[in-house]
Amino acid sequence: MTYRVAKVIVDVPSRETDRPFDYLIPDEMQGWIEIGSRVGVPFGRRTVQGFVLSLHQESGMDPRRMKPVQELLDLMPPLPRDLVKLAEWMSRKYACSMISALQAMIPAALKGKAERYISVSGFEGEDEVEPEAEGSRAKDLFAIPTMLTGEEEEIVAYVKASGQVTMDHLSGRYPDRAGEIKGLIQRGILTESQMIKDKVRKKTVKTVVAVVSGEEAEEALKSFSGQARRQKEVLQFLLEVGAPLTLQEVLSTLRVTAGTVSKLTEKGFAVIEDVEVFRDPYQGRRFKSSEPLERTPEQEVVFGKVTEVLDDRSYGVFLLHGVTGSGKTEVYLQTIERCISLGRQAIVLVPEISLTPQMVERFKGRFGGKVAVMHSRLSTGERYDEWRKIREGRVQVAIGARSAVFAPFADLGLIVMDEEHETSYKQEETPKYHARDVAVMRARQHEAAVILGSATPSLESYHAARSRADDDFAPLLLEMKQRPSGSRLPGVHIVDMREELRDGNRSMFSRALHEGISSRLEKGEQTVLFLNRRGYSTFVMCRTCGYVAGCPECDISLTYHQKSNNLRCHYCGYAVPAPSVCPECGSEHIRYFGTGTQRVEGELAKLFPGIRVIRMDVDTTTEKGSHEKLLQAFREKKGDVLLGTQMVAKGLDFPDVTLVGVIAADTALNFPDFRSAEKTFQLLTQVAGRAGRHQLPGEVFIQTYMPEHYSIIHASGHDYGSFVREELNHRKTLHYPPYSRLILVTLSHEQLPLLLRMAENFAGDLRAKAQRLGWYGNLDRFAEEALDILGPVASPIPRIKNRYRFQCMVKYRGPLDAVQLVRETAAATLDNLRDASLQISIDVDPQMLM
Ligand SMILES: Nc1ncnc2c1ncn2[C@@H]1O[C@H](COP(=O)(O)OP(=O)(O)OP(=O)(O)O)[C@@H](O)[C@H]1O
Ligand SMILES: [Zn+2]
Ligand SMILES: [Zn+2]
Repeated sequence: MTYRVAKVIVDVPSRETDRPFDYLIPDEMQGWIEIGSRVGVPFGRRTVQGFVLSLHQESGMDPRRMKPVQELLDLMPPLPRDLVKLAEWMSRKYACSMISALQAMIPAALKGKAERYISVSGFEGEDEVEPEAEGSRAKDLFAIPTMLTGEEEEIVAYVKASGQVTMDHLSGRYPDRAGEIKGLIQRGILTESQMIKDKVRKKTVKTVVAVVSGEEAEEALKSFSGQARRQKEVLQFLLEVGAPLTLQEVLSTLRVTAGTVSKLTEKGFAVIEDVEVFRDPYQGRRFKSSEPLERTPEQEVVFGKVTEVLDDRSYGVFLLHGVTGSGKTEVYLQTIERCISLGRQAIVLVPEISLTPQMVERFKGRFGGKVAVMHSRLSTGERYDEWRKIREGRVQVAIGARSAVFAPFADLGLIVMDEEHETSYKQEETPKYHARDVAVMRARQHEAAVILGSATPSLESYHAARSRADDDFAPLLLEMKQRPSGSRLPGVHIVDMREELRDGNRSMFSRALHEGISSRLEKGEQTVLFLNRRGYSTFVMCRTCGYVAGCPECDISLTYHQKSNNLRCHYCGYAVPAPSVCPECGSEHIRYFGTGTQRVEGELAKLFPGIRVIRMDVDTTTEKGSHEKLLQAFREKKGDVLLGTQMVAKGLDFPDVTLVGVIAADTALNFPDFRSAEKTFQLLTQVAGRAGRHQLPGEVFIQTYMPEHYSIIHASGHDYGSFVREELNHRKTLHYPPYSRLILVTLSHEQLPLLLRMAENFAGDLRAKAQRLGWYGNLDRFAEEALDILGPVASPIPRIKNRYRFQCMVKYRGPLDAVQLVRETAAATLDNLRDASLQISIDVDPQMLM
């Protein structure tokens, strides 16, 4: 079947271009171009990158008005068909453009940009001169070089010799001849064209191979004179090894120069070749290999259920609710092993890969070279190579954060999502997708299995599993309540900090926690101290007048950075040197309220002289690999205390940790977010799970000013069930998820009055539409289909980068397509105003209500 027309999604981010455009497929691309191919196409006066959405025999458009595809950028389409389909689904579900969905699926290295190239007209390199070009204008001109000045001639000769050069290169070589170059282009002697260029290329290394064999070798070696002793050594070495060696290896092993090797190649005894290699971020690292453990009875049940679906090649989602340390990871490893043995591939999603080095170690240890790691801290090139290993079928397992859910495996069998309740699975930028929903969708496409694992499942997943009868796609709940090590869950004590204060203890450590740390120091056991990052910002405040340093562009306080001693805005990047006197009242009593962790560290040093503290927070973990190093140091017992924020809560498994302290448990509870209680419960449960995981029993102290709060009480009792029951009741009364769904619409503009009017128009419009459809106001009436609109109100951060922000919250229930309704209404609002600076952002199922 020959296709003449390709529908292409172009990489031009605007509302008007969010649709496929038709292009002709040139003959030479027949058979090569596929759905998912990346192409360069002319668009207006530019060349842009695009993706082929579909192929057709004809188009509704007049073929004479259609332009041809200019370039095919890869031999193998970067996007398999299922991902192209998935992008269409994402664009509907999350109200995002097709191009943003497609871009989210490929590595940054493939986000090519057009580059301008110059060539001599009619010549595209020596051997590509077409006979038809004979007698063309360019040829004629060329035949009469006198028409060119000497300088022009030099430029033309250079371009001709190079075949093709980039505009940047040419102007760099002839910096003061812009006029001549432009003139040559205008007169048609030089041609300017645009081509897409990738940010990163495949990496190659220079490799040396001997090209003489057996008997020849003897002769060859004899032929070297005394002076060529080094060359002889190299050849001997190459013959001995009998396999290609990298040039680098040869040079460093024999301590010869590159000149020696190239003499050898000149004589024809060896050749140097560029060989394509994969950049390996874990090169040289050894991972302790591990064998599958004998499954506990609980693990056996879970394993059985999942492998049944795998063996059937059918679709199935499992919610694995297992207490901390119950052996969930071992279940992931064993089900993945089965998946691989069936010839299929698996994806492992973790909340933030740089925070989970232990997880990577366990997967590399079990599956070795079969694993690709999609790490946010890899270079663009390294990430591209890991991705290529997946696309080319060289690995069977991909492990990574959120975006690894798009790993382009051909026959996906299993997706594991560890800590499925984590909010980092939701992307906060466009496309604002949730990896959990994407995982489920991919599993449906591939008839694959999904395991959502957590000690504290999200209420959404848990509720869905409980109401499975209503929904075939809902997850099946599987539980693991025991720890295989036989160790008990640690005893948790709630410490009322108000009481401490009443008794005259003004320290940030309660007497009980103080006592606990002392005794661990004596026994040589370890302590983990946890501080909730939220609520402990590092702002600068004047103690005399109360002035707080804020960003002039955004309504938010600036954050102090110790290393650079300046104040920065986390939203727009604005930075100023930290003041030494108050800019308002001139007082010297202006000081920064250091990160919580720094303050705790200071206090520890005061209370326990000589204590060794390993601090893990944003300041100590900026460098690549720093997490691993800090954790390794703690494992080797080079520290008595591991002190940190959220980072220490995840996945750590140290045998000598017997005490966990939470400095202030309630800092997150006062946040204006309906998930505050849930997040607090999850965090406390996670942190508490770090203690006493092995032989030694563990103990946990939770310090709080709200000891009666149900999230704290139930976390201390390791009682997920009771917490969920109570929390679900609240959610039901207030119509919050999982009993309704949310869409957060944020409008922004520089002018406040205009913005306010537009926000009101938008909300009014939406309300009217919902009313006509009979949905509006039914939330309280328990109708099956209901929709409500709250707002507009000023956003919690009312101004960012000098743009004011207003938001509306849409709550809805039932099978109605609220996303489409909101999207249409937003489009109408934008069309009516015709003011390009009004922005409307739509966040479906928002996690952050800022
Ligand atoms: N079947 C088993 N037999 C013996 N030991 C096991 C078994 N399964 C797991 N373990 C061990 O129990 C400990 C906890 O297991 P694992 O890390 O898999 O639990 P987890 O539920 O993923 O933990 P968390 O999510 O709390 O970090 C590990 O040290 C692991 O080696
Ligand atoms: Zn002041
Ligand atoms: Zn700012």
